[in-house]
Amino acid sequence: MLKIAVPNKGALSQPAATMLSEAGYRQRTDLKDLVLTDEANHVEFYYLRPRDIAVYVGEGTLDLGITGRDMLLDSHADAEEIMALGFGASRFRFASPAGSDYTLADLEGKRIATSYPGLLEGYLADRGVKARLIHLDGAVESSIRLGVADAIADVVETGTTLRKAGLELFGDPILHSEGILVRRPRSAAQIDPVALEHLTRRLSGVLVARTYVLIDYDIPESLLDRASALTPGLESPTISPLAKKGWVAVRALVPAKGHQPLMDDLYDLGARGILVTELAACRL
Ligand SMILES: Nc1ncnc2c1ncn2[C@@H]1O[C@H](COP(=O)(O)OP(=O)(O)OP(=O)(O)O)[C@@H](O)[C@H]1O
Ligand SMILES: O=P(O)(O)OC[C@H]1O[C@H](OP(=O)(O)OP(=O)(O)O)[C@H](O)[C@@H]1O
Ligand SMILES: [Mg+2]
Repeated sequence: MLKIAVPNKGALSQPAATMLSEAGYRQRTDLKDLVLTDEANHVEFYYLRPRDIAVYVGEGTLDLGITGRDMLLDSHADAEEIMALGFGASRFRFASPAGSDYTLADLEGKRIATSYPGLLEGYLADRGVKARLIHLDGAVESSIRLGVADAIADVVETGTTLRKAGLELFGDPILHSEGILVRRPRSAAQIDPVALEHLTRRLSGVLVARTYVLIDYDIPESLLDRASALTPGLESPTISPLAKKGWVAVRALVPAKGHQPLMDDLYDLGARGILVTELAACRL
């Protein structure tokens, strides 16, 4: 059995469970369940705090886990990122009171509040900035107003929380984070390679199915080269003959994002009967 850690709460919990369900794995229906065995797929899921997942996997107790890249780096655990999962995207950024116009160099000797001291420490050390880190559990945006910090380093998604706290971003993003799949160190006991490959292929299939759509259209054969250039597919488009003389049918995968303008371009070129279909699953 593969032992896989899944976030039990927080921003990554629901998207991780949804992705695993779409990949054909059983997921818990009761949020109080701590373990779920998926007999058919030979997998055991352990529902743990996202922050602890890299620790369990890094210690080699569990084979694999889903966590945030920021949490993996903050933990300094010996777990290894093997796949980005395309959900829970955020940036880890500095912020200070609006109008304060801070730069990275201004942080010298200042107090910086964060829930990710392990991540921040390394970043500041690499840039030769000495500051005092104030370790808080959450709601870090309130720390400046409450007088315990001069600046913060925190997770930003939409920026709404920052704005509400009267803060503004400064400096370059410290990290671009998202949900990731981590594995235990290669020095620990081996992970069943076949089981691991099945899991990663299934997850990649979900990612592709979410990112691409299938496009079908009919086009005069004389325009095929120009149409194929618009829809090159992943390998190459499938071309089938049509009963109508001089016409062919084309099928290709195209990025889901921007498929409407692509349909306009194909129509303008002379394509007709343009159909777009969502993918339920795929294995490339
Ligand atoms: N608003 C958000 N949008 C996207 N990802 C987020 C957001 N907030 C947190 N994350 C990501 O989710 C992961 C876990 O953060 P989360 O907030 O769920 O845990 P936590 O702060 O330890 O727990 P809690 O907020 O429940 O106390 C991190 O990788 C983080 O980058
Ligand atoms: O940019 P935004 O879209 O506003 O999202 C970012 C906020 O979301 C997270 O908070 P969470 O709800 O996890 O609370 P926490 O600070 O207590 O962890 C994060 O810590 C930020 O505060
Ligand atoms: Mg949080």
